[in-house]
Amino acid sequence: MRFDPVDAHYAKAIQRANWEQSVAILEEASQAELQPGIMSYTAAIKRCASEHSTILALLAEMDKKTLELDAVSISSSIWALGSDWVTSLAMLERMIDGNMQLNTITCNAMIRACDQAGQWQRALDVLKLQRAEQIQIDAFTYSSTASACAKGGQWTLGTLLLEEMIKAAESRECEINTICMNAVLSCFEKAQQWSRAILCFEEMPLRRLQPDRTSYNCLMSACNWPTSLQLLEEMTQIHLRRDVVSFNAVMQACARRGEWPRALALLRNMQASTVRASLVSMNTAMSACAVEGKWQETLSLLATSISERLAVDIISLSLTASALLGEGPGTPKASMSWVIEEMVSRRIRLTSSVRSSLLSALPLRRPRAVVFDAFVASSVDGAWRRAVELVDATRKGRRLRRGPLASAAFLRHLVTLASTSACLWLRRVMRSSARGSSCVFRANRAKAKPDVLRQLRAQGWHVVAAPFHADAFHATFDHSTDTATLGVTLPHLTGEVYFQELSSMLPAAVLQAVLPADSLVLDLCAAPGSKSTQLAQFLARGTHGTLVANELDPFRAGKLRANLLRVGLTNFVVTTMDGRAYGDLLPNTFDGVLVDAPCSCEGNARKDIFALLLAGERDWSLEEKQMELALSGWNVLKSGGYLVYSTCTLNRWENEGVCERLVRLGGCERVPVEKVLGMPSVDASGRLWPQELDAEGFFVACFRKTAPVHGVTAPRRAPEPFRLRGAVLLAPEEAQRLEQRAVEVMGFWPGEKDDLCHEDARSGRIWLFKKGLQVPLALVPYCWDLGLLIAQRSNSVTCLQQSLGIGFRGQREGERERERGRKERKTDRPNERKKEWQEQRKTERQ
Ligand SMILES: C[S@@+](CC[C@H](N)C(=O)[O-])C[C@H]1O[C@@H](n2cnc3c(N)ncnc32)[C@H](O)[C@@H]1O
Repeated sequence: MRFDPVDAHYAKAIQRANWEQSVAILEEASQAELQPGIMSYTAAIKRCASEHSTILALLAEMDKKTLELDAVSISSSIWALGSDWVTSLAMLERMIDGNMQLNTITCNAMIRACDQAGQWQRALDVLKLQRAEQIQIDAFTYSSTASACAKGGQWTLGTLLLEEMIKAAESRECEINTICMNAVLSCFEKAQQWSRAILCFEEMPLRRLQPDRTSYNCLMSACNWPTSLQLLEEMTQIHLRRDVVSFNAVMQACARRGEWPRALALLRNMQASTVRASLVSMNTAMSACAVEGKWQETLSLLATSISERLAVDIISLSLTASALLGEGPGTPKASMSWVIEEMVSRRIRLTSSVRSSLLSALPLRRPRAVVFDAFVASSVDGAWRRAVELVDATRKGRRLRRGPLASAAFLRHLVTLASTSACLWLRRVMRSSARGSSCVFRANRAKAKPDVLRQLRAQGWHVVAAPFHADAFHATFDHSTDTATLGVTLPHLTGEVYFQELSSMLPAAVLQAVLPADSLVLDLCAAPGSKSTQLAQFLARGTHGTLVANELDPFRAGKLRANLLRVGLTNFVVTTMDGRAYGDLLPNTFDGVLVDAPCSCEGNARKDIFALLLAGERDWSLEEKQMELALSGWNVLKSGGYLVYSTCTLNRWENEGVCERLVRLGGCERVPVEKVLGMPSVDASGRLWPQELDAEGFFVACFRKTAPVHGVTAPRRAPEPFRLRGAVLLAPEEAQRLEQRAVEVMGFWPGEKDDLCHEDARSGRIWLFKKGLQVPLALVPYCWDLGLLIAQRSNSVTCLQQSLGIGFRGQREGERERERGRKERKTDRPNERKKEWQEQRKTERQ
């Protein structure tokens, strides 16, 4: 690189400035004729170490100015980016792609980023890369990798690292120190592997390393209470100052064994040794007492914590509450009310388990969970009057609906998103959010007959066509219909209609507009399955269209599968795994991916009047999860494929924030959703405001992948047909018998000509595998099930899976309708039913 004296001059000035000044210097310099170069930007990035968004802006500016990044600037950026491992990894890849020499500093920075972000696998990957490229591994490399493994609970890897460290020290390849031994110790400590922790501790003097306070603290926390107590004594003997962590470690060991008197004695001992007890110390002592039902002691510890001005949290308060509840009918009500008041005044949001146990102790007559939430949540913005109003109204059985309770922080954030006059616009958003949610359903073309709308009207439904989706209808009901029980109405149970919020139909509609029906599509976060059913229905129009619907939570995955079957679909598989793992498992595989990410649900104000109450606060961990899911979705996408990212939240961070980071990956082209759908109600950023379609707020963005992810190859597709391990193909005669019985009993056979039935020899279950499905092989171990469970054989009696009958009920009539339509077309007669359907839709629109 050529030395530029002007650039060096700016860089020197920046090195002496704080981060804000350094950005100002750069801005000023950019106005001047002599532009700042790579040195100035690198210096500024170093100064902005904790200012993540500023660093990203500086990197973007460097790209815009086509400044060529060198190894120094990349290393500095990775160090400064802290826990943002995604951007750091992209930078490291850039270094590799640009054939720059990797060095220990860059690799260490990358491992540190992975450690801070809890990405232990990635940290190990970098270590492997270092070994492969023969880059010097030092004590920092080992300590950061071990620390990442400790956070991930990977103590076995800790053992391997320890062995490698010792070997490296013996061969003088690397000089290890107490810090890296402590990092390995913490791997064992976190997993409570006391024997290994002791071995590691004893290894230190052999390596001429002096165990320090951290070593003792880790070991005490891994061991049982008598050993921990001994070690605490030993620390005084060797004149090692004991701190609050040392005492907490021993107290926790006592609490684990129910040794509450010892825990309390340690707390007193701690105060005598002029070590100030922390909230963790108090909570540990409280937990020791609460578990043993010592409510007076727990209560007094809580009172002490409050008088000592410790910021008591949900742990302290719920421990006290549970100790009080353990008292049974004689629970001191006054103390309980005091604990609840403390919770409310400290703006503590309860987890559902704590809430349900506390509810029973509330002095309200049969309070409902939502009332208690309202009570606690309303206090957050000091809206006490509103909270009391809500509680009173619900107790008197009155319905109270006067708009959502929005936090000031959320309203402030909303104003920043306004494109027109903020005040009027804000009123429109809030007014529209105050309306109750409307009832919308999709008519299932595969099942619903053309006169379905007439039938629904006869049942008291008032049905009108909804915008943008051909099969979507708004429904209102006469007074006798209880809308809360729509989920058990016949049209819903038979899958003729599917209730779904109108805005939630957007993501699948976008994919439908850009993909052919024969595609392989992944719905990464799929349960309960409204978008999955919509997508699978679209894919069923093709011959090979397949949906892989994934859900992390197995319970929700069960619901997802049930919903897909209820609608009568067979072109799907359900997997249960962390969506973030897909990216590594199946790179460059899918034609389309939907990432309907878990979010803060700010768009749900119509359903949940408390949705906006705690909104407006940034949730970094949620954003990180969304980014990781989006990234995983991006990796599994084929070049030329489309990814749709959606949330039902409104803030900038979880929407634009994630999309901007995705675009920065390169090879990514944003597709304008509003143009694809021809819907001006979706704004250019992809947001649908509640007032636009009279629906819940929503965000949807679409991206096209223009280049594959580097360094990975597409895995093989599954050969047909599938085989379960240990499963045998059913003899054709037997399969035919099963088919006949299914037609007799359920009135329908979900299979087609070349589909195959397999029997799992161990469980006796018989599965039907659709022949045309394009399920990638690597997915097989993660599938909830691969085919349709048709029957179960036990003691040579074969029982049909009757619930399938519900899923396919009506399908037979639908098939017949379609068959009749086909014949009519063949004989060149006008297809009256289709015409009837079209005319009916025309009337609805009018
Ligand atoms: C917004 S909901 C999806 C709604 C669904 N797409 C629909 O339309 O019915 C988000 C879902 O993601 C699931 N989830 C959360 N973390 C996940 C992860 N790491 N991998 C896969 N799914 C996850 C949640 O359990 C939840 O069911």
